[in-house]
Amino acid sequence: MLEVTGLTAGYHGGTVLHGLDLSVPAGTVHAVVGHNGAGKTTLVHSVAGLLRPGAGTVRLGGRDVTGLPAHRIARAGIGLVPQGRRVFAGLTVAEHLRLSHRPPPSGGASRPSVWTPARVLELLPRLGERRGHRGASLSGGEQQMLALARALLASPSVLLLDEPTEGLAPALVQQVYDLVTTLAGEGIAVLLVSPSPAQAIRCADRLTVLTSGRAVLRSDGDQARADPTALNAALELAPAKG
Ligand SMILES: Nc1ncnc2c1ncn2[C@@H]1O[C@H](COP(=O)(O)OP(=O)(O)OP(=O)(O)O)[C@@H](O)[C@H]1O
Repeated sequence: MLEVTGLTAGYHGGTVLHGLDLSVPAGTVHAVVGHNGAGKTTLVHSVAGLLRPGAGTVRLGGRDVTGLPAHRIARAGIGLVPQGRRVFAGLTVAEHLRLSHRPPPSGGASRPSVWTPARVLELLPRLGERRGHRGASLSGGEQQMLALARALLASPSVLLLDEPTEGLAPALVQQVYDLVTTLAGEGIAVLLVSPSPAQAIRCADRLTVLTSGRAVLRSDGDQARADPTALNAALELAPAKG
């Protein structure tokens, strides 16, 4: 569903991503793991159209969307849950949901599942309880749910999650990974970036370790769960606990 080939990107003439290849079939989770500064957000922004790649291609369901502006990439079916959530401090949960609801364009490629505010609230009931609360008064976990809800309301085929568990309590971290698994089960292709291999292996079907903008290890999720040694060695970490 999402296919990234030879992706090269950077800032002010410098290169951060060096010819990255990865693919995310529909209904699967591909986790990209790397230390701070490895280029994870650069990857996500390049796919989402927030950063123009210097070379390479991004294909969505076979369609080349490389270099399209972000709003066209979003309409094509790539949803972004940005690092830091970026919810609007002064808008209520209900207002976020209303403003984010974008039924898929008619005549476009079909979407794995179509989301309405009511359906999003079934998946994320806490948001219903906080419906009248403004973004600024939500907890970190609630803001993360709202950021996810916002992306889902465009009924994406591909979901880009940039460090979705950053700063969350352990119980919420598990909830987020359970949600990711549920969404992949709906047929969405999920590209998740995280600095934590121990977290990423919880839900990943495929993993890529990114070091200085290069894929230094690719692994099957089951293989990494059975024996994370290679994954951790690639990241120069101690074996993951738990
Ligand atoms: N807007 C920018 N202008 C210039 N350099 C940038 C910009 N954004 C990121 N960089 C640089 O690109 C490199 C990769 O950054 P990126 O944010 O992609 O890493 P990351 O893996 O997402 O890190 P983190 O886990 O800290 O979010 C870093 O050296 C960073 O300083």
